[in-house]
Order: sequence, then C-alpha cells, then structure tokens
Amino acid sequence: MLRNEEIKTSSDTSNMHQNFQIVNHGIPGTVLDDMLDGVLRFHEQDTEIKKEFYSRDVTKGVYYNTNFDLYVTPALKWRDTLSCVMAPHPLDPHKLPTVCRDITIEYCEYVKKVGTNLFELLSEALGLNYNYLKDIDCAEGLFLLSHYSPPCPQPELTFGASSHYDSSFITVLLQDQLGGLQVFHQNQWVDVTPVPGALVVNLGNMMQLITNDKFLSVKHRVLAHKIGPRVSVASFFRQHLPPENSRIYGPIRELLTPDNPPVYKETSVKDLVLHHNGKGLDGTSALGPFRL
Ligand SMILES: O=C(O)CCC(=O)C(=O)O
Ligand SMILES: [Fe+2]
Repeated sequence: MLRNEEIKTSSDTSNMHQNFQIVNHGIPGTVLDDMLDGVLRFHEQDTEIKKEFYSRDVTKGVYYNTNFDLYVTPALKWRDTLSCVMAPHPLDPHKLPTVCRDITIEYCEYVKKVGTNLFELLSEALGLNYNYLKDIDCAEGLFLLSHYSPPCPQPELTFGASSHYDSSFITVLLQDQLGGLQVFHQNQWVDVTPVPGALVVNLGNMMQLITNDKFLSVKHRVLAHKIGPRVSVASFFRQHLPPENSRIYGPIRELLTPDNPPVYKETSVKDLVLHHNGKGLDGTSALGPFRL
C-alpha cells in the first residue's frame, strides 16, 4: 500500500494529485492478470451467449452493453462494457457470467481492501480522522465496469472513452499493457503509461463535492487503437443508483471556514449519477448543477 506521504499530508493538500498509480496495493499479480483474462473471456464469447446479459436497464445487478450513453452522446465510443453492482448489497454470484464469475468475486474482495486503505489515507490527507471517509460510507458501494475495446480500423475517428470525469468518490482502475489512458493535466493530455502490476486511482466528482474542491476530480479519456483488444476494469467506489432515501452528501463541515464556505449544495449520489448518465461522456463535469 502506498504510504501517507505519497498522498501528501494535511498541511499541504493544495496540489493534491487527482490521479496516481499504486504498486504496493497488496493484490497479487496473478489476480490482476486473471481478472483481465476473465474480462477478455467474457467479451470474446459468442454473441449468442453474451446476449443473455445484454440490457440497458441500469437497475439490474449485472448488464452488458455498449456506450451506456448511446442515445445522448455526441459520438460513439469504441468499447463494450460488462457492468456489475458488487456492493453494498452482495450480488447473487449466479448473476455473474460463468466465464469470469470466480475471479470477479475474488478481485472485488481485494479491491474493497484497497479502497478502504485509500479512504483512510485520503481522510488523513484532509486532516481528518482516518475513519472519516469510511464512516460516511464512501467505501460502501462498489460498481465494477469491465471494458473491452476491439481493434479499431480508424482510431482517429473515435475514442475508447471520450473525455470525462468519474461520478465516484474514487475509481480504482486496472488496465492492460496496451496504453491509451490519458489525463488532462496543466492544460494538456498526458499518457498514463501502464506500469505492470500497478493500479490507477482517479478521484471522482463525489470526492470533489465533499472536499469542497480541495481534491479535484480528474478529467481523463482513452484513445482508440488499431491494435487490440484493450481490456480494463474500473472499480467505482460509490453506490449505484441507490433508493430515494439514500445518504445526502455535502461539503464536509470540518473542512469549511469563513474563508472556505461551501461551494456545493447537498445532494445524493443518485442525483449526481442520474445527471452524469443523462448527459453522457461529453467532456464536462457533472458537478455544474450542484454548485452554489
Ligand atoms: O479504460 C480505462 O482505462 C478507463 C475507463 C474509465 O475511465 C471509466 O470506466 O470511467
Ligand atoms: Fe473514467
């Protein structure tokens, strides 16, 4: 696991990295490889078998489709995705595709631990008790997206994922070695070059909202490739469209001062996700309507 100093401590969070890679995360390399293989196995099955999982109903625990924002996005992405709602309610394992069932469950158990550790470190980096972010349920929800981008004949015409911010508190991302992920940093797109065995961590919109812009969510995208396929697994720490009475989040009171008044309204994860999904991956932050 990364050490606290690597995230930056409470006295200096002004330049908090919005995106970083971690190597000592405790997940065995074989588990990472098996997870990527599992995703490949699922997507490379016969269409007839995958059809069983095809749906655009986001209230399902497991669903497979292409471009979740198909009907609103200005341009289509070169990517298919298997989406699995892994937590807070345990998913019935039988809902998961057989070809990647066991490894998905095993990988998620590890990722939950990584997420818990990260929320402890991020709490401390904010100058809060290490339990703070866990206690407000940031680590409760886990929404897993297993992406597959086939080789693309004209990669200059599309993206693996167009420019966007994640709606999560944090996203733990496992990518294969092909590359293509970029973050927008100091006014330019910068490659997040794959490091064998590493996980990428992105800060998402919900983190930016509760920290009142102390931690900013990272704008990122994935280029399409002539070669491939490219496989990646994004673990979103947030609840997935929870019920109406879900928890309300606003800027953390302990971080506010007369010089740092709240800049966001209180909102539920559900409202933010609905707005995010409703506008699609259009390059803008979903936080706009939630700003005061
Ligand atoms: O495939 C990747 O590397 C990134 C995926 C991503 O940004 C997402 O699922 O939000
Ligand atoms: Fe993303």
